[in-house]
Parts: sequence; C-alpha cells; structure tokens
Amino acid sequence: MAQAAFRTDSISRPAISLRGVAKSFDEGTVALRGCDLDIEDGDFVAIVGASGSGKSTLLNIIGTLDRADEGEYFLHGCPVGSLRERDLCRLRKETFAFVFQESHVLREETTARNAALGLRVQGIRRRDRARAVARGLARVGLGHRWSTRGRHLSGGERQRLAFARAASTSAPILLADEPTGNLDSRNGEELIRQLRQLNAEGTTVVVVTHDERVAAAARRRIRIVDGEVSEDEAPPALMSAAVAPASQENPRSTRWDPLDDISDALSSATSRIARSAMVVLAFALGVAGLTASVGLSESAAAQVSQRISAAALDEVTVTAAGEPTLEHEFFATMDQIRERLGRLDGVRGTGVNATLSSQEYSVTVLPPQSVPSQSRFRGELMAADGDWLGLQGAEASGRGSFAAFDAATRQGRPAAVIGEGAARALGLESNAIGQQVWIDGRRIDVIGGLRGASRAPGLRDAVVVNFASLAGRAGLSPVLLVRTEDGYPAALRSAIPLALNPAQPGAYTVSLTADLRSLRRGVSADLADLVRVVSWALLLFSGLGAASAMYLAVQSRSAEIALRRALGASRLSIARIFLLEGAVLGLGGGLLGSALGVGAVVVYCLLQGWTAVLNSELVALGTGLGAVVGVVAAVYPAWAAATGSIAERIRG
Ligand SMILES: Nc1ncnc2c1ncn2[C@@H]1O[C@H](COP(=O)(O)OP(=O)(O)OP(=O)(O)O)[C@@H](O)[C@H]1O
Repeated sequence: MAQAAFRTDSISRPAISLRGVAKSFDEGTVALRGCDLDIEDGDFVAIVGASGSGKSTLLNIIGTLDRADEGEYFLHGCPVGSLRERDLCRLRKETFAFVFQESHVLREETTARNAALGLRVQGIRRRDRARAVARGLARVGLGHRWSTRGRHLSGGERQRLAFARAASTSAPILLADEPTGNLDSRNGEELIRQLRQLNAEGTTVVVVTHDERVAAAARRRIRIVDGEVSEDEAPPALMSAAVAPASQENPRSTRWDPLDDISDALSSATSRIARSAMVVLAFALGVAGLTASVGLSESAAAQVSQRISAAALDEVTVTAAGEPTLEHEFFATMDQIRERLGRLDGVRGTGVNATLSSQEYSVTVLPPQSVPSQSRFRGELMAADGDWLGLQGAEASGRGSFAAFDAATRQGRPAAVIGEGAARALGLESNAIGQQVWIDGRRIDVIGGLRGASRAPGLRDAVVVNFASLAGRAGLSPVLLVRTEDGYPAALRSAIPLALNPAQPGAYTVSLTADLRSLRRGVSADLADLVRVVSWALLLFSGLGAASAMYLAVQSRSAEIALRRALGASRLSIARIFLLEGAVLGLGGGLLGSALGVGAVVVYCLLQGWTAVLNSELVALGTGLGAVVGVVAAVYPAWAAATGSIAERIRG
C-alpha cells in the first residue's frame, strides 16, 4: 500500500467512505446494520444518536481500531478492509488522531511526555517533537504545566492535554468519542472552541457526541438509529461558515529512536515503584540463591579439597575389618597395635577415636534423673585419646591438657574436653574446667576446652570424651589414625596389615585419605547437581513470580496500551516496551541478587574460617542471568499486551 494513498492532499474524494458497513459482537448484539456514509476532507461531523445505537462502534471502525464484519470502507478511495496489520498501524499513525471520553493521560508521566506520546509513536525527532509539544500545550493553555505529572492535573486539564496530544501529531483526521462527556460546561466550551479551531486549520473532525453544543458546532450532523444512518443534515448557516481545508504543516522528519523505548521502559519501571521493587526483589532472590549456592559449593569444595590433599600426603586410618568381635579385639589390643605400628618406618604417631551418635547417647549438663525435661546436646559426640586430638592439631584451652585427659583414662576416670561451640550450645564456660556433663546418666568431669583443630574443624562444635567414659559400652567402632612422614601412606597401606597380623592381614582395613578424594569428587558432584537443581528451581519460581506481576501490570495498563496502539504503535513496539522493562527489572534484580549472593558467601566463609572462592564471572553471570530471566518472564505479558482488540481495551 503506497503511503500517498493515505494523504489528505490526495485528489481521491471523499476522505472517508463507508458502504453497507455492518458489525456484530460475540453475544449476538448487532451494533451496525449497513451504514452508508461519506465524509469530505476538512469537514466537521457530529455523529449523534441514542445510547447503544452504534456511534462508538462506527467511530472505531473509521479509526481502524476495529474491523467491520461486512461492507466496504475506503479512505481517499483506498479499501481499508484488505489492509494488513502493519499498514493499519501506519494509517493510524499518519492519518488519525483520537480524543476519547476518558483522557487516558498517563498518571505518572509529565504533561510534556504525555503530550509527546503520539509524536514518539510517530518517530518524530526530539527537536521537532519539543517544538510541537510546546505549541500543542500552549494552544490548550497548559504551557506552564509541562512538568506536572498527569495525576496532579484536574479532569478538565487532562482532557485538554488529551486534545493537545492528538493535535500535536498534525494528523489530518481527528476522531473524538464523547470528548466533553466528563467536562463541566466551561471546560466543555473550551474543548469545542479547540475542535473548531483545529477544523478551521484544515483538520477533518468526526465527533461522537450526546452534547448539543458539540453537535451545534459541527457543520454536519449524522444521526444513527439502531445501527443505521437515519438522518444526515448540514445546517445551511453552518455550511456557509465552512472553511477550506488548509494544508497540513508537517515538515518533520521521523526515525525510530531506541532511546524512546528505553526511556519508556525506565519511566514505566520507576513510576510504579512498589510493583517494580517487588519484581526486582523476586529476580534478586532467585539470582542471590543461585550465586550464593554456586559460591558456597565452590568454597566448600575448595576447603574439603585442601584438607584432603593435605591429609593424603601423611595420613592412613586402620579399622577392624567387618565383624563386631574383631572390632572388640581391635580395641582391646589397641596398645599393642600402636606399639607395633610405632616401629614401622615412616610412622610419626598414632591416635584413636570413635564417633558416637548424640542421638544414641544422652548428653546433658545436669543429672538427667533430677531434671528429666532438660534439653540434650545434639552436636557431634566422640571418644578419642589425647594423641588423636594432638594429631588433628587441636589445642587444649584453659589449664586442661591432653596429657591430663589421657591420665584420667589410665586411671579409669571419665573425662571430657569440649569445643568452644559445643560449650556454648551446652551453656558452659568455654574452658569449662571443673564443670561436668552427664552421658547416659554417668557423670563426666570436663577437664578443659578445645580450641582450633587445623585438620578437624568440626571439633570446635564437638564434645570429646575419653574412652574411660564409655567403659562397658559395646558397639564402639574405633578408628586408628596413623600420621606418617610425607609420601609414606601408599607404602604403609600394604605394610600395616602384615605388621599387625601376618597370619591374617585381612583382619584390618587400611584406608588412605586419598581414597576419599574420589569419594569426595563423587559426593561433591552429586551435591553440586542438587545445589544446581535447587538454585535453578528457585530462579524459575522467582521468574514465574515476576512474570505474573508483569502480567498483572499489563492488565492494569490496558488503556495505555490501547492508546499507544490507537496512536499507531505497532504490536512489536508494544511488545518491545514490556520486554525492555523486563530486561531493566531483571538487570536490577540480577545486580542486587549477585551482590546479596556474594555477600552471603563472604559472610558464611568468614564465619567458617574458609577462604571464599568467588569467581568474578559469577557476578557477571548473575547479572546477565537476571536480565535474561527478566526478558523471558516478560515474553508472555508482552505478547498479551501486543495482541487483543484495541477497541475492547479502550472500552475497558
Ligand atoms: N465489545 C463489545 N462486545 C459486545 N457488545 C458490544 C461491544 N461493543 C459494543 N457493543 C454493543 O454494541 C452496541 C453499540 O455500542 P456502541 O458503543 O457503539 O453504542 P453507542 O451508540 O456509542 O452508545 P453510547 O452512546 O452509550 O456510548 C451496544 O449494544 C453495545 O452493548
């Protein structure tokens, strides 16, 4: 379709020509039943008629906001019915301007931005736009209110602004639906004056109205009865006052300006601050979860790796193979075993421990029989000797010592040392000397606290008892730790069983910590998978939350979307606004989420005494991911905004 076909200076007449136009709605309502109508360029037509007679439907069809079911519509001789959506957009943009009963002024935008909306849709360059807006606002007496937000204008001012918005586009045909419907008589008269002036300047004006004053101002009155034109009269007095159509002043150059889209998206995001904050927060939580879990799992993996690598060099553990009887014997002959191992080349020291379950053993601060309702210790509980604690790099705090701990064992006296964290959990002093705990009703003297343990940081939160505390308890699974010279573990693995019992080497299991490395790899891979799934699920849910918030926003902006479409915005440009808004909010959420996630990793690692592993790509990834999820979340809302009937949206 050639652009020239839409121009008013085309010699095709009349400007608007309808033949047998009919329109019904889904519920079976027949709004128009075969309208015939011609409107000339430069005319001023009032369409009047009873409520429900089909006036607005007729105007919507003329303005291409709706399509006729039957009949033909020609604009300067060009058949409109066969135009594609893209051509219709251009037609709306270049040929029509609209004023509705509701002003549809954007409440959070300034008067100047509101007035420029049609010009932005037309792609008028900023320079020309500013001039046209200034002229348009001055014309309706709002020149001094250019920076006032829409919501602060009175009803009459908003309608004047809507008129300025329409007039600024210099469209050759102005369509107005009940423009004075919400105005008092003074504002109504002012609007009529503006309509007449615009018409006097050459604009064709078609106005649907119940207002006698508007009808009287028009040069022609068309009455619609039950969807048909019943009267078409041109009062002679008014006819004689007709002015010749003036040529439209429209020397402005047009161009799509991406900055307009960005400023629309930003302005929409910042004008609904509470909703935007919720959406940003939703994205931020998803991204923070992902960033924190990736950062933490990497930091934890690095930490474990570090420990295992250190241990792999100089550590083996010996346990009894399998049956409890062997375990019992292993424990009973522990001194002999340790002595034999001590003679082996490369062995620097040995120590024994056994992990106990704090579920199985009741650890309390007061005698359980006297205070049955007191809470039990739920942290780590183990039996060990002082050598084992020393080999782990633990230090005794207060006046306690591991020698005293072992001396108590030799004397058959129950004794405990307590990690700082465990002491806190139990409500004891941190060195806890002179206090006691009760294990399964047996009183255990606390002979000291435990501070640090480079190879077993978990000891900070553990209660460690000597083996005398467990005398008579069956079912212990002792583990003998052998500290070696660097590089000896592999050789000792085969030497130890033979040294302990050449006749039955299979009675012992010797493990290298290096074996744990592959185990760790497996476990951390599983863990990383789990963390990844949970994090992505979190991100998905936050995206869904944000998408529903954006969808609701589309619903609440229905009239604004319709207005933009009526001004000629294409579906793509409407979708672009929402996609961009999604990207802006997602980017904000991504930045905030990355910062929160990184902060969480740093704080957690500090508390744990770990080195935080923070990949600089993590922040970039989190931010980028936020933007991508923002765009994805906006796809459906954008599609919903871009499609749908304009007339329906205007009707509300
Ligand atoms: N989208 C729609 N769906 C269903 N019915 C509709 C729709 N739009 C209009 N109608 C019906 O079509 C008929 C004509 O409506 P229209 O709005 O054109 O009348 P009108 O003359 O402008 O009325 P009013 O003066 O009260 O605004 C009415 O019966 C109306 O209910």
